Amino acid sequence: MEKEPNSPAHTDHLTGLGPDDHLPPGLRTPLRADAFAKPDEEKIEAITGHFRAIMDELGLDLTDDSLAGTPRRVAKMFVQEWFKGLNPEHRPEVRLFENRYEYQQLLVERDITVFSCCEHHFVPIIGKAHVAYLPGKHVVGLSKLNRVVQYYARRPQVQERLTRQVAEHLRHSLGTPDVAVLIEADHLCVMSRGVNDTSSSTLTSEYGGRFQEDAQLRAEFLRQIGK
Ligand SMILES: Nc1nc2c(ncn2[C@@H]2O[C@H](COP(=O)(O)OP(=O)(O)OP(=O)(O)O)[C@@H](O)[C@H]2O)c(=O)[nH]1
Ligand SMILES: [Zn+2]
Repeated sequence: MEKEPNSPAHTDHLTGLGPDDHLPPGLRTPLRADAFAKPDEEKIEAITGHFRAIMDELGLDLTDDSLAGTPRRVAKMFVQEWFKGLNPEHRPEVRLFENRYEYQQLLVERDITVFSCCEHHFVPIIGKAHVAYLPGKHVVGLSKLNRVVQYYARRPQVQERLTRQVAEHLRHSLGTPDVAVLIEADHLCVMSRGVNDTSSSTLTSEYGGRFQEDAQLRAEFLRQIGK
């Protein structure tokens, strides 16, 4: 029997929480309310069919042994890799440790790899994120900073939203407003089409708490990331 998308059989898959429920509404990635009604495998099946239709429309021979598997490859890539950050199951838990050593200075995690996707053209955005915070009673497990960047990057994005989502998530998880995020990235939509400019890049930043108030602290962060 065919199941309705919202029937109880699917409730295990529904977390009841959207991927961005912890963010202010304006910062959430625009998603339909029923975005998680369908399990990933069903999404992959459906996208495979849609992508096959696109290739077919381009006149490609889908019986060719090199092309035959492409629709499913692309569908898996979208659901399991490029857009995995749309699924709240992949939201990282940010682990904190007591700051027994009373480390009070700037902590910078720099050159975090960013692979994202332009939501206007669906082509890659490739760059680096630099994240900093001032520890209080707690310090964060370093890799969680990379994971938070990856979670928000792995979606259709604009760079401004990505920057603010990461900053807001860290403010929330670390329990401090003293957070800085700077992202530098190349947009393939600017490089490979349209204006075809391969030398420009885009920098976005967000400064909270003491990073906002203290120009010297901001300058120290920028110096440490080589800006
Ligand atoms: N603000 C912002 N714009 C972006 C980002 N990524 C891509 N864009 C821009 O989104 C815009 C979409 O503009 P449109 O005029 O609707 O699209 P288009 O005709 O393909 O534009 P061109 O790229 O100028 O050819 C383009 O100017 C892109 O450069 C981003 O992260 N932030
Ligand atoms: Zn684009």
